[in-house]
Amino acid sequence: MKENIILIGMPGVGKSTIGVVLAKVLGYQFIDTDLVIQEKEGKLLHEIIAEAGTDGFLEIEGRINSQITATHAIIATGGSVVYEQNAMEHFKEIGKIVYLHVSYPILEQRLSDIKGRGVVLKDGQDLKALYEERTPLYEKYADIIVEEEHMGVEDTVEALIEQLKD
Ligand SMILES: Nc1ncnc2c1ncn2[C@@H]1O[C@H](COP(=O)(O)OP(=O)(O)OP(=O)(O)O)[C@@H](O)[C@H]1O
Ligand SMILES: O=C(O)C1=C[C@@H](O)[C@@H](O)[C@H](O)C1
Ligand SMILES: [Mg+2]
Repeated sequence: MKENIILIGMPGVGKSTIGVVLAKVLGYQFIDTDLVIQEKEGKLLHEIIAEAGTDGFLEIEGRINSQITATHAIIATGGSVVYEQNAMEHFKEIGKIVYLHVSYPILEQRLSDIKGRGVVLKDGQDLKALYEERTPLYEKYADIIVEEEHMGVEDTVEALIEQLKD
């Protein structure tokens, strides 16, 4: 049953911001899997990453995302969930996967405005390398790609809803 909409994309692309607005417009429930992880683990994301390491965090993220059950929900995921094949296969089964895309220069600007969140970077990896590594994974799992270049939140939500009708 494809009753849910799952938002994927780089950190700062707007999965949480767009997700909550979309949920209001469509009358759906809203789930932010980052918050589910924090609640289940009883720790902040950056504390989990610091304690468990990036591999440990990915294992926890993959397990918790694979167990999300919902109907008629907008599910905003964490940017690193695409490394977890089990979680992505689960999402494919329960919903339509929407990849929110912005170009690297815009993303870099966005992330400089929203500091203080954990990002899963390997040793020596910078944001550009992370962007290049993840882009093919987001494209691989996406049912729909929404291009939000130079758009505000409301216009992005409108474009997403239009693409859902196709
Ligand atoms: N078109 C747009 N769509 C979504 N967010 C936008 C847009 N333009 C600017 N923003 C801003 O970009 C930021 C997106 O942050 P948000 O927390 O929603 O990202 P996220 O994808 O959930 O990141 P994370 O993976 O870290 O949870 C917000 O500050 C939002 O106001
Ligand atoms: O893109 C990432 O690497 C992450 C994004 C956040 O949403 C969290 O899921 C976590 O901090 C990792
Ligand atoms: Mg988010």
